[in-house]
Amino acid sequence: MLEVNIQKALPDFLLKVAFSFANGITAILGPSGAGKTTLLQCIAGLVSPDEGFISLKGKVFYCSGEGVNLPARLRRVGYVFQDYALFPHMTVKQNAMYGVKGCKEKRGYRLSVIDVLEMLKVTHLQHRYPDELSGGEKQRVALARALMTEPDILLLDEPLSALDDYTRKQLRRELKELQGKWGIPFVMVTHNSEDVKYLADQALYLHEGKQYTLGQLRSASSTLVYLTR
Ligand SMILES: Nc1ncnc2c1ncn2[C@@H]1O[C@H](COP(=O)(O)OP(=O)(O)OP(=O)(O)O)[C@@H](O)[C@H]1O
Repeated sequence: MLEVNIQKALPDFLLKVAFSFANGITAILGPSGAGKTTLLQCIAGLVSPDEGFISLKGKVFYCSGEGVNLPARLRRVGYVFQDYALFPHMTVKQNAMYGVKGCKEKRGYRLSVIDVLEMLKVTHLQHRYPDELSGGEKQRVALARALMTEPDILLLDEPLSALDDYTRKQLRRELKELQGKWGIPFVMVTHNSEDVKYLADQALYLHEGKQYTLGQLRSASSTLVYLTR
């Protein structure tokens, strides 16, 4: 269970959200500049809220009342950035291994990089560099890097936005399967109503920092299309 109840002043408005999500895939929707990325960054520990509370499965990430602000590296949060943020001078395998280096023994990681690359169908690309990959392949490598750290939650910032329609549909299916296999919550920012209809178990709509809950999405597709346009 992810619990978030935070406030953060942004230049033009106050981001103020309070929700709790069980397992499954949660979509965060809303127009450009609504505060979606900032919300993900607060969960990941890359940005601090001004006040409030964030916890995952009872582990407190942030609590202004008690002065807790767990550093990002201790939160076990996987983050797939909007532009994938792969390291250009590292191969696919080195990119995938990046988050694991140095702390594998200490934190008892069990995953083999080859298994993860295999699962994401990029083993044959392991010696290539990011500029030798297609958009869909980069996305898979970014996912592999996030999963290699064995996160307790995966945050995805518009993971499918740079992809053509065919690849988008394929990766959408794979993300759904991956979430089922992995069994950790995924929180995904998207602008695409098809992504939401197909992938999301629940959704949160943000507009100028305020939240609107859409409830069960599959029965509300017309509202959803309206909201995401
Ligand atoms: N580092 C920053 N410094 C100052 N203002 C920022 C910073 N990052 C974001 N903002 C502002 O905070 C607001 C929310 O930004 P955020 O990136 O969270 O929106 P978003 O909903 O993810 O947008 P998009 O869909 O375009 O990615 C925007 O008005 C943005 O200009």
